[in-house]
Amino acid sequence: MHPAIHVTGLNKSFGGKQVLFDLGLAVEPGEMVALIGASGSGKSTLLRHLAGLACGNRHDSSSIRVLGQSVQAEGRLNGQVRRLRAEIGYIFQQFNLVGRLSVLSNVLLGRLGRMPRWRGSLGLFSQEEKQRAMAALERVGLAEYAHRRASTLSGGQQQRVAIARALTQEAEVILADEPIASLDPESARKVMDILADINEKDGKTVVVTLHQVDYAVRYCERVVALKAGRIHYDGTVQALSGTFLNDLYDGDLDTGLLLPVREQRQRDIPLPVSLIAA
Ligand SMILES: Nc1ncnc2c1ncn2[C@@H]1O[C@H](COP(=O)(O)OP(=O)(O)OP(=O)(O)O)[C@@H](O)[C@H]1O
Repeated sequence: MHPAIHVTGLNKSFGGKQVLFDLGLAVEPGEMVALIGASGSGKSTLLRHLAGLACGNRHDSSSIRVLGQSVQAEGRLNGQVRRLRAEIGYIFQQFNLVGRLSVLSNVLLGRLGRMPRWRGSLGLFSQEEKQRAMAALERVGLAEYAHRRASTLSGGQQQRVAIARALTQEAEVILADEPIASLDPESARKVMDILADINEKDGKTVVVTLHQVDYAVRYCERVVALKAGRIHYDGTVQALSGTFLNDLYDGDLDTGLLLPVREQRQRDIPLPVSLIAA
């Protein structure tokens, strides 16, 4: 079986400043991986490359494949990337909903990559597509908001709508870029619970960038840590230590942000003792 995501030799420069260095990464189908690292370490840039939203440096021998298909090679996007993007759900920190449209319409937008453009542009969704969208809203606990304007929902609710959109899209791979960075702890927990549920029950591959190390620890068995554009660590969450994290964040990690141990964890991942806040 192909890895769900396979990156080799990825370099990226912006205006002469290199921000990703010879990155290699393989994520197996059904994994849930946290991408962590200090601000500016390259997490979002890497994620955007995986989705074919950005391209590596020209003429490098880089390759990014998702579900066995080429997203980009040698700094050039695959011409068929639109089709492949239908398999990739992308969750943005700022939700990326169309605020003036209803919640249901936003969720239905997830179908656009799987229907002829003319039908999508006319908003001609089938009954089955509407049912699928409602089922996704039910799953994220927002069915009763289906006919509300998206802009009237809270940030946490909007992020759950964005996840319902990815569910309706039937994406096999979900890339979530700081999905909880602007949410309060309760909303953040709900969003992470839903992502973990989709990973566990539906077997979807999830890669999630997180500022909050404690959420990475609690929800993901595998952590990939970037430091200054290089992979600094790739392994189990259990092997992370406070010393390592202090080094990763150059001493900027606020250990007070680690969740209290009494707070219920949703997944059965043993916490590294060194990361349990008193
Ligand atoms: N479009 C761009 N043009 C120029 N530089 C960019 C661009 N996008 C990212 N960078 C630079 O690339 C580096 C990595 O940025 P990136 O946003 O990927 O980091 P990050 O780890 O996601 O940070 P954060 O956690 O703050 O979101 C930074 O130095 C950033 O300034």
